[in-house]
Amino acid sequence: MATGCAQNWKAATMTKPGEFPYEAGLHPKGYTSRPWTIRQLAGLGDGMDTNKRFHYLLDRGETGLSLAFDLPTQLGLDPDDPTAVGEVGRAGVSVATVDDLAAVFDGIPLDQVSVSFTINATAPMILALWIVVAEESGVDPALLRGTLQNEMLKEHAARKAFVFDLDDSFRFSLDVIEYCVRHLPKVNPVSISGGHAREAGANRAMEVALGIADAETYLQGMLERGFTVDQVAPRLSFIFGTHMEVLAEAAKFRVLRRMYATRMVDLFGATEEKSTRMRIQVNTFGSALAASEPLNNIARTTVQAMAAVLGGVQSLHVCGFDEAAQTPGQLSARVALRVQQILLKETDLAQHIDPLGGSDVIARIADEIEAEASGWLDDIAARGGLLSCLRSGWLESRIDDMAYTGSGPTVGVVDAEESEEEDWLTERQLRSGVVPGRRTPFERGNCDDRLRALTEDVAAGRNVMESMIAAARARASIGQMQQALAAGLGTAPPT
Ligand SMILES: C[C@H](C(=O)O)C(=O)SCCNC(=O)CCNC(=O)[C@H](O)C(C)(C)COP(=O)(O)OP(=O)(O)OC[C@H]1O[C@@H](n2cnc3c(N)ncnc32)[C@H](O)[C@@H]1OP(=O)(O)O
Repeated sequence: MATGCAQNWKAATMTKPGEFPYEAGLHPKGYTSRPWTIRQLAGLGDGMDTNKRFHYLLDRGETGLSLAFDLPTQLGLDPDDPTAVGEVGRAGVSVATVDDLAAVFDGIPLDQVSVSFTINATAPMILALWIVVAEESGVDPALLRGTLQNEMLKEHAARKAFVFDLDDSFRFSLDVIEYCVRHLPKVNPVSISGGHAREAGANRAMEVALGIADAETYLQGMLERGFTVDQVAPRLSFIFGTHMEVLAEAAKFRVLRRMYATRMVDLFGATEEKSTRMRIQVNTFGSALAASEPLNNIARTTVQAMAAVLGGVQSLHVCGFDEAAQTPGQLSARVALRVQQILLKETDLAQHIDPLGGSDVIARIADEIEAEASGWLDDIAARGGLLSCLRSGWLESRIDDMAYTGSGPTVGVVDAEESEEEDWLTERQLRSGVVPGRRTPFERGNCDDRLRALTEDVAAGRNVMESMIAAARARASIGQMQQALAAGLGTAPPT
């Protein structure tokens, strides 16, 4: 154990919840003053299907929304694109125009309910559509609340749903961040992820290091655009995973907060308290689930969610028990929501402030994670920073190496029995069709001039958001906007 880390820990144990460096939590009264946000990821079929699921979850006590998009939408392909066949409305909602997104939010007050969008390569387009949906429903866009994932560094490192090369992807992410900082004070413009690298094989310490390295890279990008750290950092948000080792995972969230807070001050000179507070979304992720004997996954996700709650995070998604095999059905979505409510209302986890504070075991694990994560951060810095490590392929190689040493669920896997629930799921899947597709047709507007303006902005190196919003108002589709970006970059013919 590094002596320096142990000293850090001793200093940190002196602090209380709500005090820098926030190891013990962001808020003085923890969940006793406000519970974490119950934010179940949902998205299927078309806007109407997803709207039905959203209302189903909200009616049963969900406190925030989280929207998953199908792969074509994530990649800027319209639903009638020949390469989108078979993927439309699968594993997420199909959204091509303002009208599709308006259907998703029918009957939902966008200035009151916060919405998370798991969208990355097409984050500029989805932001544009969201703004226009707000305008047309009488909501001042400045009152929109929510989070755009918009995290292209981790797409290139791990998740891999990217369209443009690293530098252009990064540029458009920064465009979104810049627009939000200027115009949308309640929107978190990026959800910085260590969790997806963990899903791709990284270990816990690498997950920590990459979350922090990504954040510092976005921040540096914004500094280079002329912003100050205190203009940008307060709305940076984060997403990490949670796995079965309850104590180590809970310790991880403590380490993340203290490392981030300390580095924001030491490396970036942050002066605003909000600039140093790492606000965390946690997902239970698919790699910690098993496809066989799927009901066992309810036990797994409950344990994983406990780790997040013990770690004092802000917002949580619990996977459906069928999620290793299919887009969650309504039943499994409800059970996942109930897992969160049981933890919140039937256990005492939310009744105590900083329940792990003072534990020697947690302190030791935290120090170990910090020492390893700091080593990775030093290594990344020595190699010229994260962008260099991505360009050279070094980072992917490290994640790949780790992927071969990781472990997943074993109980009911190595000794799996043929289970009734699997038969039931398969039958149900076949009967109801796992792939709902989309039922609503979509129409593109007459928007050639708007698309040309967008292309010109790209070519001139200007922020694309203003012309993107104008194109969205004119009913440009996501596919058209994507083509306009590509034309501006010179990777596609002019539109
Ligand atoms: C697997 C899949 C894939 O790869 O496809 C994915 O990625 S799924 C990816 C799914 N991703 C997500 O769902 C991302 C979700 N992220 C978020 O919701 C955000 O970025 C978040 C992490 C910052 C959480 O935001 P939130 O609105 O839910 O919660 P906040 O913590 O901001 O709290 C809301 C307001 O309540 C206040 N507040 C919060 N807690 C307390 C407390 N204990 N006491 C007093 N006040 C409190 C906050 O300061 C804030 O006020 P004020 O507003 O005034 O500051």
